[in-house]
Amino acid sequence: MGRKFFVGGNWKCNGTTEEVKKIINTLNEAQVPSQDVVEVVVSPPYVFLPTVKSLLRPDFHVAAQNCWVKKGGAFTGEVSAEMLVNLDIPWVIVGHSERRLILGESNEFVGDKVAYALSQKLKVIACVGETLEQREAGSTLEVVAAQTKAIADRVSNWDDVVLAYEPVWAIGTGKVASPAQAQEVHTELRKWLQANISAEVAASTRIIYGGSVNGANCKELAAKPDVDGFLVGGASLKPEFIDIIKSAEVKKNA
Ligand SMILES: O=C(CO)COP(=O)(O)O
Repeated sequence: MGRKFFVGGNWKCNGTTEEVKKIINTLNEAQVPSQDVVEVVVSPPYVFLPTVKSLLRPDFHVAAQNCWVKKGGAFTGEVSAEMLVNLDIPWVIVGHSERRLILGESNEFVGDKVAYALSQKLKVIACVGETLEQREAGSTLEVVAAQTKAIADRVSNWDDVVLAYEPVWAIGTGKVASPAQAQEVHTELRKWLQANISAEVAASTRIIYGGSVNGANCKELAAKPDVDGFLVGGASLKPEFIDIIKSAEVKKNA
């Protein structure tokens, strides 16, 4: 089964109204491969979601960067999955390492969030990844498997899940994983899905890479057979995001 290349832009906690409009203009004017070749999703901070949704070209989609773990209510400062659905936001990022590590979200909490978001018909970009300490201790595969298991324990339908492998040591550091390092973990994650869920889910689930992806390194990473796209941080705020979207062509010609 073909896995359509996926490029997500995670803007994190960045931007002013003016900057957001500038980024959208750049995206709207760009010549990129068609929707049959690449799925593009940009993820601004909550407050800019309506602006981005209304101004962004219709072939690109919008994601929130997080949502509450269950139905909304008395949870000060949170935004519920229902609200995202109400705004017609189709995607949400869940379990980013910045939330796991800085805000203390556990594997179980992330798994619950993924399950609730899916139950509300949101599509989910679920993030996993090891710290430098864990990599150096040789526990990378164990860590990402445990993170994936907490999601798999709570989710039965993987159609609307994209799995993002984002090694923490590569995020915002300029230290990109080598194509071989990314491929190794993606292969293992796919094997894990095959062994623990099904061959179909393993074959159809997109596993994307995140961590210091830029216009210069994206093609080499995209050429790896189990790299199905990217989740881009810093470079998604810059015009080079267009080059990253275009790296989908590498796959098409593979
Ligand atoms: O965390 C990331 C995307 O979610 C990656 O961030 P950078 O591309 O800035 O390293």
